[in-house]
Amino acid sequence: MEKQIVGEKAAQFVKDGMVIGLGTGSTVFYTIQKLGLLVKQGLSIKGIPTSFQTERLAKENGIPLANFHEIEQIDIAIDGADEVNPELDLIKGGGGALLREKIIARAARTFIVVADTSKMVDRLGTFQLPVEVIPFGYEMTEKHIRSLGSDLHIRIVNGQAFKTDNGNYIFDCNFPNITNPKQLEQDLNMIPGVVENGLFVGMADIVITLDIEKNIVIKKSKQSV
Ligand SMILES: O=C[C@H](O)[C@H](O)[C@H](O)COP(=O)(O)O
Repeated sequence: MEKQIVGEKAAQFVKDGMVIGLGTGSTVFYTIQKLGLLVKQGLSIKGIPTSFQTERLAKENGIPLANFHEIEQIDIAIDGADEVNPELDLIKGGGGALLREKIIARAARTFIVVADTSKMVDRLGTFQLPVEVIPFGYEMTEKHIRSLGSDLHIRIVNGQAFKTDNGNYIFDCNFPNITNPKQLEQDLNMIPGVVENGLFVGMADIVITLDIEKNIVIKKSKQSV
């Protein structure tokens, strides 16, 4: 299974004594399981989770966790993605964890992305872009996002507006064919009420994926080589 192969591969980058940002989702699930096994075998690490879901998973797998004030730096953050383009820019947030994920990815010295082949795209935008907004005045925020050219809807789960771990809403925004991800990332974040969006531009250092023959491929970004 592709997610398991790329997820487990990322664990090889983790060394004794490191602080690891633990991403959210069904791919990094396998990284966390693998790290749990390595911890049982004696690996000493501390994890910083990007969501309550990941916090629970890390605890179940015996990975010691740390708070921000207890650490000096995050050595590596490992996370999944919903789309990855050839420049290794990403859309993330399918699980609604994008804000904490971006804080931790930005804080990490190295950001590693684990992505099965279905995530690799020529251009970002087929996957609807998640945008986290505060509940206050979200109807106004919606209008401003629409004015950037997007059709959008508030994310509904189990018949109710989905709330992130930060108590915010998610708008899933239709921006097909994103030609300038950096510009769009900045334009969205300029709108009052937008907390963060799921474009991660120029952040990934390494993407672990597979080629068409299902061999593991490690792509490195320009800034990391
Ligand atoms: O909010 C969720 C995260 O950004 C995930 O990393 C992303 O949605 C990919 O998740 P998965 O590995 O389950 O496809």
